[in-house]
Amino acid sequence: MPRFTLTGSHTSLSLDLFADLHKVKALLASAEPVSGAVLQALEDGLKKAGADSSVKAVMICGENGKFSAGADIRGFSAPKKRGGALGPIVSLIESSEKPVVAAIEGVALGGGLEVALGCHYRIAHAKARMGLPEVTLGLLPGAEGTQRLPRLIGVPAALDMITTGKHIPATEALKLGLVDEIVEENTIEAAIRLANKVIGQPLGPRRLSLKPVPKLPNMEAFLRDAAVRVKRQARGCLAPELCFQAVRAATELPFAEGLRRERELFQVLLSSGQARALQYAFFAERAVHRWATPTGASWSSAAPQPVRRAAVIGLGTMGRGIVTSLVKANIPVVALEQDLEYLNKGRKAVMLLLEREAMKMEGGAQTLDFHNPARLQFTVDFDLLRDVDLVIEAVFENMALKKEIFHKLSKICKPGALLCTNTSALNIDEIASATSRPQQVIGTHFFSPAHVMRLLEIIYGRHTSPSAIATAMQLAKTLKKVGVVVGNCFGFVGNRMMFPYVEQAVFLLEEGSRPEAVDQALEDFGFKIGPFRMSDLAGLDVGWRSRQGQGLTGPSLPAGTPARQRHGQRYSPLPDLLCEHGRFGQKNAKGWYQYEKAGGRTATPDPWLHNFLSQYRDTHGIKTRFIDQEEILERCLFSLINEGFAVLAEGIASGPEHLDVIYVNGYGWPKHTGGPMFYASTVGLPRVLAKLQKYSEAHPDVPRLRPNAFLKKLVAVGNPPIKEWMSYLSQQSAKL
Ligand SMILES: CCCCCCCCCCCCC[C@H](O)CC(=O)SCCNC(=O)CCNC(=O)[C@H](O)C(C)(C)COP(=O)(O)OP(=O)(O)OC[C@H]1O[C@@H](n2cnc3c(N)ncnc32)[C@H](O)[C@@H]1OP(=O)(O)O
Repeated sequence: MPRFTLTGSHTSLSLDLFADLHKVKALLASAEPVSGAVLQALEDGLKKAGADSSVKAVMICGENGKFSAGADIRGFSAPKKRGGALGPIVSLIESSEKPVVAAIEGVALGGGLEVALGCHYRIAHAKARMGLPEVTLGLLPGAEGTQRLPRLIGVPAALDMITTGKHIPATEALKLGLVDEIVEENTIEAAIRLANKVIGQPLGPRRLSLKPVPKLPNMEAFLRDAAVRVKRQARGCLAPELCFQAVRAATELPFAEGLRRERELFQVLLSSGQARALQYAFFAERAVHRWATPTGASWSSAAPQPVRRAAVIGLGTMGRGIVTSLVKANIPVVALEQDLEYLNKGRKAVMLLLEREAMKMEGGAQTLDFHNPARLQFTVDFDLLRDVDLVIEAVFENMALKKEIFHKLSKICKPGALLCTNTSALNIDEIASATSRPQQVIGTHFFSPAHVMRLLEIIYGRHTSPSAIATAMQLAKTLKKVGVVVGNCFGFVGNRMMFPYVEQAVFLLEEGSRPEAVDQALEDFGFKIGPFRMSDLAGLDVGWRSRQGQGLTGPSLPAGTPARQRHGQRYSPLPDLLCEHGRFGQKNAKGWYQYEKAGGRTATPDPWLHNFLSQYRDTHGIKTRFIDQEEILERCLFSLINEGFAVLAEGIASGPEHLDVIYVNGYGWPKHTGGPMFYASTVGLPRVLAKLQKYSEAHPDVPRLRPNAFLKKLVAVGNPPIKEWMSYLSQQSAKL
């Protein structure tokens, strides 16, 4: 039996024809473009198998335990490299007069799964995963997948897979009828057995293109509701909606016409800016794994230390999420609080989180094993931290307290232990100075809720060792998070860029806007949540405490300080005034909005706030003006981007993709725009610069609107593509 092998676990479908190995290998080695050669090889192989009367059945499998991760994503942005179409090859597989069996190991994703759908039988290893993730790349399954999958597993399940792009485990695939069988042992041998068994059986019923889409009693109503749901969840991203349209076509049109519709919709997406942005985001997320620091330390030479046991100090909101995250990753944890009262409160909350997580996981509570004290221990005794490999301190943002804890840790923990601080802004070097081992101190900025959010900002200090950075990055991977290595400055990357954005949002209120108008503009842009709703969710008192600590408000503010100025720059006391009026956000039902009850989630515009804003403007002689959506977006987004250029110029991050990964994964920035810096590149840097210049002239007392020198330089050299930006930083200004 000839065997077609889809090799190249990630990058492309390729093929070895075992009967003619040398010839096909040579073709692959010289092939340009590779995908075209792969398709050709598949076609040749199938035709050869069809013509050879000694061949009774065909099996398609992968190499090195992986079926296929689909089309080469890089090929989509390089028109010259686009090979022939995969769809006709899938049709060719299906029309084979000899049974074709797919043996799925590892992953079958995108074009890989579409190939499997063309096969007459599919057998999968129990650990395999399958999916059509094209939607996450701004595309739709363009090799006939939108038409075959609904015919195989029905419209609701197909729609779910295609519009979300989720990967499903083999067990679920079996339940859905996506695969015929799953095996624990050798998948290829099992596929060969199955192929031998089905030789001679009629293939008509196995050809998905000939099957009708299973009917639903209420198909119209189902599709109407699904359309609304998909649109709502897409938040401005085109691909989910077009995926939906392609699946709807399968329910309305004969197979061949459905395919034409799929192709049309695929072309619309392929040429859209969103697909380019999402594919950039895919590679950016992988690029940040290859970290480097100004001193030349990098991912390629630094080795992580093993983390067999960890400790978390502080069981407030962040600490609870971090403990949950560690337990989910199977790392034994010691959870420490200052006294029994806080410990018991923290323990209850952690247990609740873990129970909820266990419910969501396959296998339930046993998989997490969090009732076992060897896996999760609660204590008030610092001595139990003696032999952990890593400690994450997650107490509240107070430098003196953090230093006290690190001083203690430095005395108690074993010499090799990594000492991490979960801080969103504080100076890592100052914290490290309280220890005798600053090389082992590192910032790990988790995002709330810490067991859910994917981002982990990893901040190295002046003395942090390469191995400490590698260990923190390895930890991020183990926790299934995206670690991004950044330098030490106030607010690091994420919050530092957030300050000007929030500042502009509040200035807009002073000048005449309302929280709901600002939030709406930014949510329409694609943010998950606007700045005021976010501020209410996080609690206004958090920022208030921080500003008090910085001497910007509160009793330490020198008498006679002008209300709307600090250090000669414009300052808005609005958030402070709200706190002084006891408005802390959702927690007490009043903030920038009003809520149905304390802890309520439904934000309603508040007439009290509108009135308060009018009085405030009268008091300070500010003439209210109408502010349109364009100005809201430009002032908030471009000031954030401007700070991003400052971050790059100072060498705080080693490239724009770092900033973009941080914003997409930690701050709800819409992924289909690529992230703030990629978005700036698509708007065009000359336009960003011109707008910043305009707003800066109108608001000379706002330094963060003044265009950054690096942005100006990039415009002066002709607006180069984003991948070339860093090459324009002079050696002296770039620390990286
Ligand atoms: C088949 C011939 C195609 C001809 C092209 C002609 C186009 C016109 C015809 C349209 C036909 C449409 C066909 C189809 O519908 C479209 C697709 O198939 S789109 C691709 C869909 N697949 C995916 O989205 C899978 C993406 N990959 C992953 O999810 C993960 O990488 C993984 C496979 C689950 C593995 O995860 P990990 O083990 O964690 O490893 P990494 O993620 O770090 O990846 C390692 C390395 O591989 C690179 N890579 C992975 N997948 C692809 C890919 N599909 N194309 C290119 N490169 C890929 C990844 O970037 C990493 O490399 P690095 O960036 O670190 O250098």
